[in-house]
Amino acid sequence: MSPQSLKFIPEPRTVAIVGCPFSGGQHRLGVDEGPIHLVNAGLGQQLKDLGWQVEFDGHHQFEDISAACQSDPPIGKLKNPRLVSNVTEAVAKVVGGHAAKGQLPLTLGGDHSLAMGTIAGTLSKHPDAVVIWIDAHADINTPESTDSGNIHGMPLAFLTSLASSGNLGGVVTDEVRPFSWLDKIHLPTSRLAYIGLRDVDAGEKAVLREHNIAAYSMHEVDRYGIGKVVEMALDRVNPGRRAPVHLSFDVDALDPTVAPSTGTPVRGGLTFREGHYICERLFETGLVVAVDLMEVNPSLKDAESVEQTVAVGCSLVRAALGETLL
Ligand SMILES: NC(=[NH2+])NCCC[C@H](N)C(=O)O
Ligand SMILES: [Mn+2]
Ligand SMILES: [Mn+2]
Repeated sequence: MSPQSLKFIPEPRTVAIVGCPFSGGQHRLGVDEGPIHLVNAGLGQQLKDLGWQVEFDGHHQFEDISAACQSDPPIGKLKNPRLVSNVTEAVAKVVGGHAAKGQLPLTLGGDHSLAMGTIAGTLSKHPDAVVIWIDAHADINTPESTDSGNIHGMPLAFLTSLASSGNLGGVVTDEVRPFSWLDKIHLPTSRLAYIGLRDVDAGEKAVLREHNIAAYSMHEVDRYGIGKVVEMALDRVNPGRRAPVHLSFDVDALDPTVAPSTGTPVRGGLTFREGHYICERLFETGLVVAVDLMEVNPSLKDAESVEQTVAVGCSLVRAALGETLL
């Protein structure tokens, strides 16, 4: 079932692990430890065992950016706007740099605001890429619609230009407006598909409907089965199966019994196999150009839950990079 070759990744295939210990897009401490646990669990070696060349130059700590953003008062409802903007801009450069070299960037979060960086990086090399977003949440709140002010609930609004630096919902006197670097990035809503949704805010539901976004909630997973749902999602955003695919996987898409250690768990999620099936099938298309694994928080729940969540994170990544059952 493995493709002979990956359409956009030259041989010898190289995966670049981009560790992003970052938690500024939400309020719970600890999600910044996610990438460290995933790497310490042996993810790099596991990917070598699958035949990948693995490049890993340490975790990106963003120390200078944090130092420069000591004072980061909210803008409108947005929390840590300067920090999140500057970190995601840096991530975009790192991910884009790996993609430019023909490598497959694997970004380990950290919170899901990081996807502004990873997807912008992917689009710099593959302007026609589509995004498959696996999540309990839609993460498409705008600065107006957000209740929490947490930017990890908004990355797709900025990426799709529903939000921009000109409408952050507050007066901005900064020399450089936060998120202005993203104003030139545009992911059309027609190139975004969701699987696993079950906790979508009212404003987000309106956006999904208004823009006719390919959104498959747990209801559709129950109704059609995961095999059908993945094909339906691909048919919507990648009908000819020719466009590069960026997979952004929020571990909270999985049921909390499967992945307990995450900041915003929602019951009724994907089973272990459903999550893995999505990854396996996307790899099988040969079209994957980038993978994100986000929101693993090793400071939540007991040691056994943490170990379980980290192990499931590693195994999702292996599935997305070609591990097969037979
Ligand atoms: N990446 C995530 N886990 N996002 C959760 C977002 C939750 C909620 N919709 C919010 O805007 O705050
Ligand atoms: Mn989520
Ligand atoms: Mn998310």
